[in-house]
Amino acid sequence: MIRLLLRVLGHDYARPVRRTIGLMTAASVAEGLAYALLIPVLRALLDDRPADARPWLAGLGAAVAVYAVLRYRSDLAGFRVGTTMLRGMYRRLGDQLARLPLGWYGAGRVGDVSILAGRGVLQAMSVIAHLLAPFVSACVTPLTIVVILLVFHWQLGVAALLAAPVVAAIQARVGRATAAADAESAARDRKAAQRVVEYLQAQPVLRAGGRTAERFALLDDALRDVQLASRRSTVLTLPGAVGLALVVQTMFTAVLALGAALALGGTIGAADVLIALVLAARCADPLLSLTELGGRLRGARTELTRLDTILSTPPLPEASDPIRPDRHDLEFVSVSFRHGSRTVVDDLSLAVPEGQRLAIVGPSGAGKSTILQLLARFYDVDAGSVRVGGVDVRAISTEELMARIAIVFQDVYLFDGTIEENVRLGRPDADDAALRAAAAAARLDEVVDRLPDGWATNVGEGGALLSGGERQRVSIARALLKDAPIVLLDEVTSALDPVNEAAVGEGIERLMAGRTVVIVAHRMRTVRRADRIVFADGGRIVESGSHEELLHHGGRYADFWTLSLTAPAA
Ligand SMILES: Nc1ncnc2c1ncn2[C@@H]1O[C@H](COP(=O)(O)OP(=O)(O)OP(=O)(O)O)[C@@H](O)[C@H]1O
Repeated sequence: MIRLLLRVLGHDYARPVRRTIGLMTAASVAEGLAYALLIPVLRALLDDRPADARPWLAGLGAAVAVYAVLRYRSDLAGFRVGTTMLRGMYRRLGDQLARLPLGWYGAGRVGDVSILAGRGVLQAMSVIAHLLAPFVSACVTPLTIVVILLVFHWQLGVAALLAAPVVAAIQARVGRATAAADAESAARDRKAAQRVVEYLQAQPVLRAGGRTAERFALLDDALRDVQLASRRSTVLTLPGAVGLALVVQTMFTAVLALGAALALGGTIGAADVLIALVLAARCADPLLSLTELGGRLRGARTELTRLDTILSTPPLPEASDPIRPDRHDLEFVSVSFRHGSRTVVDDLSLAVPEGQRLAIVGPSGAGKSTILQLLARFYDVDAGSVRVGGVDVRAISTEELMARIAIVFQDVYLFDGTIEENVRLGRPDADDAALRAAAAAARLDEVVDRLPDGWATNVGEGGALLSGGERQRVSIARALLKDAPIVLLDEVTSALDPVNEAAVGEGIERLMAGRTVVIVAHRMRTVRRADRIVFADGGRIVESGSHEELLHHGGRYADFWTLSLTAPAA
């Protein structure tokens, strides 16, 4: 567990963690010692030798004082290390999320990671802040008491010690028996949390479609699953809890019976039996708490394992000796790419000369967006090569590649900040004149003028306070400000109102001017203006040429064109 914790946190934390565990162990030993010193104290008092009790009482007082100091320091250290780790953990997770290939952020991932980053990290970090001290105390304090009991009365000590392997075996068995149920319970928990997020986010769609009850039923099912899984997990821990209670009671009875027998045989006095019972009772409480602590530690372990999986996911390899391309023509050379076992791009070759526009059209699922993603190296190809300026994208540093490419996606994501902050993301050091020029070219200036706080208007989470067309304009302005030589565009499919439609179209035209462009095109006007058009299907290019050539050819593109003439957006 500690090894897993350190792997997740990074070995910078090894020293403070070990020191904290050392302090916790020392505090527990001191606690055990304090209890064990009751033996000579009580023995002297019950044997009517109060003077003999004095040095032991002083020792007891010292042990209690040492225990109090160590407990305070270990609790403080646990809390401090826990909170420092929490910050460190968020930083590590943040760094790793920034290095993971963009393709990693697939369906379900965002919800999953946000739940992990919230509840999961806290639960994992609670190990050191809250769980470890009681766990160490529950193990070490009884062991110390038993060891001292061994010194004073080896027979009673052996009787108590016999419980130790049985307690350890029960703990291990409960852990094994509940591992699958715990994992299932955690998975159901995550599923339910995702359903809650989905249910909340999808309210407008659900209400418009009159599907609120139906979707709530799904959420309800997920919550019932959580309940069932958690009940199953609890039921599976019951034999362990009962077994542990039995072992502890048996130990107690064995110590009592053995003590009585020894006292009757005259080996020890009645006072010693009483003392042994007091100590055995003191061992019982922490041992019994092991069941609950074990369950919580296992829960934290599940979250740590999930964190470890993310942290050990390799980012796309960076070239050790990166090359800077000095041109911006684009090329796919016999590229194949799979999502799992499914081939999405199949032995595809194409070239876009510098400064030209390539439009990709084709049916849904043809692999059009994937072609854009491979150009921006969201994923690495399985075969072949994607080249920018004749250089394989794998040989270009990610930073350099990203600096050369501006991407405008269909789904624009805006950060919860001002319009200005959102546009400046394109080039944070841009001066005001460049910002205004980009805004004017994207016709965002009209939007800014209309808004009450102008550039300082907050766009809300995900840009929710702006319309779809306005968000598009922000995203185009952002790309214009970036002023990258390559532009990758996934044209918006949803219909915009005529004003936004014209503004977005104009903005896109300006963005494309003089740059090397690959556009997944849906508006026939955009397609027509491309230097070359490829018609993709099944991850392959089935037709390629200019608009006129392809119409003349009378194939798939010609059909597509004819069909689009009836669509209003064409
Ligand atoms: N992360 C993913 N995991 C698995 N399959 C995926 C993933 N992303 C895309 N696919 C699949 O790859 C295929 C190509 O997807 P892509 O988005 O490139 O198609 P497209 O031509 O852009 O479609 P559309 O026009 O509908 O956006 C689709 O069948 C899609 O289901």
